[in-house]
Amino acid sequence: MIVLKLGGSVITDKERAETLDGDALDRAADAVAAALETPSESLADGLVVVHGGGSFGHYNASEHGVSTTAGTHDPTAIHDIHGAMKTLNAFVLSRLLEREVPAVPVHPFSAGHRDEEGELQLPTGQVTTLLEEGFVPVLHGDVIGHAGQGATIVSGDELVVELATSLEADRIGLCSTVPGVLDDDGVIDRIESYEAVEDVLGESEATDVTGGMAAKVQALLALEADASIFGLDGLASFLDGTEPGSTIE
Ligand SMILES: Nc1ncnc2c1ncn2[C@@H]1O[C@H](COP(=O)(O)OP(=O)(O)OP(=O)(O)O)[C@@H](O)[C@H]1O
Ligand SMILES: C=C(C)CCOP(=O)(O)O
Repeated sequence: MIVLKLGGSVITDKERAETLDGDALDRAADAVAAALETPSESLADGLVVVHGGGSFGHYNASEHGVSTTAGTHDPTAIHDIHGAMKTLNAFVLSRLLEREVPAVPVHPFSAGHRDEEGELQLPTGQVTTLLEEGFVPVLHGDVIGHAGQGATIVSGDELVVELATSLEADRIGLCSTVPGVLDDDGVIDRIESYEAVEDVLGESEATDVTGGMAAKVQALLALEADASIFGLDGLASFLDGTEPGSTIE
């Protein structure tokens, strides 16, 4: 089973609020559809897609001062952020459906919460049932109820980590706007510790309330299974079973 994140930075134009990068989303949807037509061994038990926000969630979250730790009790803020993410989710679903990928939505706002410690609690019975029934569940970064804080942001990356752990994913892929984790010499092939790459890791260049590349690498290092970070050019080969870009061990 594969958990794949389509980065918000890939499928949207992060410089402009609520603007889709339709060509990039088409390319990603083409790669997913082709891979499902002739599935590699690791796709035999299905595919879960998670997408990020890009210009669809981060602007609203930033405007309302909401992050993964700073919450809100303002229902308007929640509607704005969740609404923007559902709009992007509808675009992703429709591009997949156009290619006969049996994509169905799972909205984290209605499915999970954060506890008093800020830990994400995400039941996955609906995801496993949908997988077993042959669907491709599509989740997304979202706003989520948070005990003692109102509601905070949950990033697509956090959802990937949570799903990969509870569903015991064989492979994890993060398709981003960069071809991998970069240092001065180019793409870093393998990453085994945060300290080894800390100096080159930064935040996202665009409006991003969830921490950019540094948070991504830190979260993936905590996983049992290896995870790959790659660009759109690497998506088809990742789904075919290779490890393009950077592998986080
Ligand atoms: N060492 C690095 N190597 C590669 N990218 C880096 C590095 N340091 C910082 N970055 C930034 O991290 C960004 C990728 O993180 P970002 O969170 O924007 O990606 P995403 O997951 O694709 O998007 P989103 O969070 O909207 O879903 C790159 O576009 C780049 O600006
Ligand atoms: C609602 C928001 C800001 C979504 C965050 O998800 P991410 O783009 O994966 O960090």
